[in-house]
Amino acid sequence: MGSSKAKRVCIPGAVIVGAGPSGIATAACLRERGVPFLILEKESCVVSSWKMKMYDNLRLHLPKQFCQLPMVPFPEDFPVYPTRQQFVEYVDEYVQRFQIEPVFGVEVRLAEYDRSIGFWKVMAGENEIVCQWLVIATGENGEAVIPKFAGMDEFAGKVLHTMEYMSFHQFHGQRVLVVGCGNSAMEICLDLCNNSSVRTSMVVRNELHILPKEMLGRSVFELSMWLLKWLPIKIVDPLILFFSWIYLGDTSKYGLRRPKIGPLQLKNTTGKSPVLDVGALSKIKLGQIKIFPGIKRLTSDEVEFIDGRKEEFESIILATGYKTNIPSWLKNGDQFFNGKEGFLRNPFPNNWKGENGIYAAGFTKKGLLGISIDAHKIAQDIFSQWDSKTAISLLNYIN
Ligand SMILES: NC(=O)C1=CN([C@@H]2O[C@H](COP(=O)(O)OP(=O)(O)OC[C@H]3O[C@@H](n4cnc5c(N)ncnc54)[C@H](OP(=O)(O)O)[C@@H]3O)[C@@H](O)[C@H]2O)C=CC1
Ligand SMILES: O=C(O)C(=O)Cc1c[nH]c2ccccc12
Repeated sequence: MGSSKAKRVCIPGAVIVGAGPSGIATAACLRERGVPFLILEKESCVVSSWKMKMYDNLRLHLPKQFCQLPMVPFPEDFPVYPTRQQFVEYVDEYVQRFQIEPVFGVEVRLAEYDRSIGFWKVMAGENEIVCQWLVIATGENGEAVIPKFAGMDEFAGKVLHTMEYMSFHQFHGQRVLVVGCGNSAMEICLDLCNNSSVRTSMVVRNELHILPKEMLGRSVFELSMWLLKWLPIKIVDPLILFFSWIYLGDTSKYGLRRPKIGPLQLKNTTGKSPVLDVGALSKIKLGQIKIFPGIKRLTSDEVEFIDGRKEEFESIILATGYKTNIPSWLKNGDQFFNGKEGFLRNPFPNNWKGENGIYAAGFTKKGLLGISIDAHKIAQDIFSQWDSKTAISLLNYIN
């Protein structure tokens, strides 16, 4: 009995931080190999972002075969691009099947490797959890990126982040400004256009790559991955851009200029996702989504843009992206930031395995597909070191 309130719990296996798709996928792969694990999840359910922070009309924008969790394909009767609700149903069945039962409502405050004992220590709630393997599965999108604009406090309308946007019903009769032009911004603008009483505008402050969701009858993701098997990225990028031009035309006419660097190279070097057009571009072409440049300041009812234009809005939706929360709980976790706000850089040489038994699950440039790849590799690597007898005897020793 120590004087501190902290209760020490030893896990003779892996501790997984986060019960999102990556945490669950890794857990399933460990379950298959008989390795014990404990999942810690700060929210009250699995895939909480999918259940609570995504809008009603969301669908996967990559085909289902690239988004499935390990060992269990999506049901045959699901469409090629499953809905958010279908994805959630699939995950709920998945966790039942593998008997994955995370500990909910427990936030990890600190995780650090204790060299003197050769174990990881994870501080969560009142507990100190000791384990040999630590799996980071908190995702790329743990926290909202909220920019600051001059006059933001004065603005009398509603300001919300995309994680609070559920459907166009909330915005009946309003003039709405969506800030940003990533996939969230484009899809929410399109959703707002489904409500004819909403007047929708979008802030595009920089260049972006917008690609058709499908080319030559294939998803652009699938086509890109296939081409990359045979050709270098220097050739694939121009090919993808050529087809984009055929399908979408010159988008710079509408204020959507392209970066000098190609879409796949940009994804690899900065993590920035290309925008896959699901219909917003035609609304932009029709003038139903009005494009504005960067924001200079807000007043009580207006937004002033850097080109001097001023417009009134009732609501502002910040579609300004997400960032990882790893630096807030992992000791030396700020090496996961590359300086640019929001972007996660994986410091591990092979992207999934670090030193002393730490792993990063789902740090992928391949959408949800990478989640499955990482989960198998991580579980196999842990399994290859796992020896139930030594694990338990070591833990008994430090107890
Ligand atoms: N259907 C699907 O499968 C969907 C998938 N996604 C995925 O989820 C992830 C997150 O996407 P998303 O939420 O769009 O976030 P992103 O980080 O991709 O996009 C953020 C956008 O906000 C802009 N931005 C940031 N700060 C400001 C600012 N101060 N002023 C103006 N603009 C700003 C960025 O522009 P800048 O370049 O200037 O920084 C960028 O256009 C992505 O991987 C995306 O592909 C998202 C939605 C739907
Ligand atoms: O889902 C995302 O956020 C993506 O960025 C998916 C994605 C990764 N690499 C790509 C290449 C072409 C089209 C989409 C993607």
